[in-house]
Amino acid sequence: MNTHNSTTPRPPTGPHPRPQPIFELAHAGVTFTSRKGKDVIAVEDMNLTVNSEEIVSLVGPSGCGKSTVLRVLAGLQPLTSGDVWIGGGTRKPGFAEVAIVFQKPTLLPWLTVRQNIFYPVRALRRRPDRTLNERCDELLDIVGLSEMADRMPHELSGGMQQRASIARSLILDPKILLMDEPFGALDALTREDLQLDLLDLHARTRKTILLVTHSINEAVLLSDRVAVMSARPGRLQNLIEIDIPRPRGPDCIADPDFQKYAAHIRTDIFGPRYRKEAHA
Ligand SMILES: Nc1ncnc2c1ncn2[C@@H]1O[C@H](COP(=O)(O)OP(=O)(O)OP(=O)(O)O)[C@@H](O)[C@H]1O
Repeated sequence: MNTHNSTTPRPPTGPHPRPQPIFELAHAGVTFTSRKGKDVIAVEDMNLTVNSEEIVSLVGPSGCGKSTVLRVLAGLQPLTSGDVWIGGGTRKPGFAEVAIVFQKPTLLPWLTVRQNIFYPVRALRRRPDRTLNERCDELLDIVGLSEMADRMPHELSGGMQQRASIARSLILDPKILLMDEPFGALDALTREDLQLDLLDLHARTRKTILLVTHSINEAVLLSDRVAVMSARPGRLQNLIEIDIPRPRGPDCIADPDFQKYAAHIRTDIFGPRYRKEAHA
């Protein structure tokens, strides 16, 4: 039984209460027109509601529209049909509410780590006041880069650069963090390390995270729910609730439930071919 009420502070880890929707795609569609004038339907009739503080992963075959969905939520790509709601109201996507992290770190090479993290503040011509300075220090601590704050990007490993990018995405305190295959360019060990860091970051900040990934294990390890998209034109094929208690760690992968969820998602993506091969 849930014994927490509205006046009881929530523990930093543990099961999530059922929270409020923070964004929603309703019958969302994106059609691109190629240079030859041909229509490419990237996303069609996509429906997805994500709740505050959730981690939801988007998985599906290459080209099914995962990045397009992220770009719509970031305000970088308009819908050609349907609607998107952010922040529980009818506001359109905007930078104050969402931040995006890409596969490549994209740090500015002439700025230190701290200056890079502050870059969105400067770009918006906001004064770096005490709150922002404290947030910057806290973010450096969360991503484990306090000692590297005054280093230049070329002095950092790939994993450290991506950690700095994640800290930069949070400096303006967005409600939603969109991550497009954020660990895809890293070696396997660094990737595992950053997955655990993301779990820790989420436990400390409670940001809503929508993550595009090609790794089914990564999706199961990190997510509250995994949204499986169908092949192009992409639409929601299945939404799987990952009922594995938090805090989660590397040991989760050996859990029979973890394997069951991963097999379920794999079958959703690969269909009969996977089932045949799995039982061969
Ligand atoms: N600007 C564009 N103009 C034309 N077609 C586009 C454009 N952007 C994406 N597409 C097409 O839309 C479809 C969806 O692309 P998207 O990058 O969203 O897929 P994805 O699922 O993220 O792919 P991947 O897993 O390979 O990264 C693809 O067929 C792609 O070629």
